[in-house]
Amino acid sequence: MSICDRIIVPLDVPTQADALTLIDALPEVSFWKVGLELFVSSGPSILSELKTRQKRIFLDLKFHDIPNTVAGACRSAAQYQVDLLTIHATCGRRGLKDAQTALVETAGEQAPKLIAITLLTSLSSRDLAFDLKIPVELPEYALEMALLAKESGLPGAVCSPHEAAQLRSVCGSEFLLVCPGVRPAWSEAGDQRRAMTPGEAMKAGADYLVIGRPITASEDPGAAFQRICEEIEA
Ligand SMILES: O=c1ccn([C@@H]2O[C@H](COP(=O)(O)O)[C@@H](O)[C@H]2O)c(=O)[nH]1
Repeated sequence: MSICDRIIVPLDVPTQADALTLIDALPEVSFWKVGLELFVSSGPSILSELKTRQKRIFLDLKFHDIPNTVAGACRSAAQYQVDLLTIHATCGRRGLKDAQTALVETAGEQAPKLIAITLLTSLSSRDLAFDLKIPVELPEYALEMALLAKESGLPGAVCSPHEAAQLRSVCGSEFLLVCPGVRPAWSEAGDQRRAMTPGEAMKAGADYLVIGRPITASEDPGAAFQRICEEIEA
């Protein structure tokens, strides 16, 4: 797999037409993320479009509900044959276990990899302590959420690049780490609070990087994508 194949680009656009324009403008992107904005507006038909183009799909719906409900959502999502699917680790042990079991019972070996959000990359240590009232240091909290996911049978987690090295060393080489919150030095951080450059994130142990606006909001998305691939390779 080339470096470029380890970059997942989010389709954070309001309509399916916008998404198709982006997909067709970036033929070199092999892995796309469909998140809440597009899925809520357009439903699952974008997934068929991506399949037709033989793209890998990260369905980032970030399930967060009681065990019975997340298990049902996973059974429904299993039909789409996507590669990655997200759930919040804060669903708790029973929710995570029931979701993972529901996926595997429905889709067997074809089941998407269910990965747990440890702590959104838009949150800072201050947000964790003062707004969420969680009295634990942020790196420790992210690690505990990843371990909860692993103990619950999930194959991986979503974390910021800041926590990737620690999660990699504790959770092991087989545990999938997907990192959003990635910003080339020449791009704006926007709402991301725990960002690192693509090269730093890969070095820290990420398997995949999710990089959106630095590519999709660029005047030349293809050139931005190439520049990022070259920077990681260098
Ligand atoms: O903790 C998380 C979990 C998911 N995301 C998603 O990744 C992309 C990042 O896009 P950028 O434009 O590169 O900021 C976006 O779709 C988020 O929903 C995240 O950022 N952090």
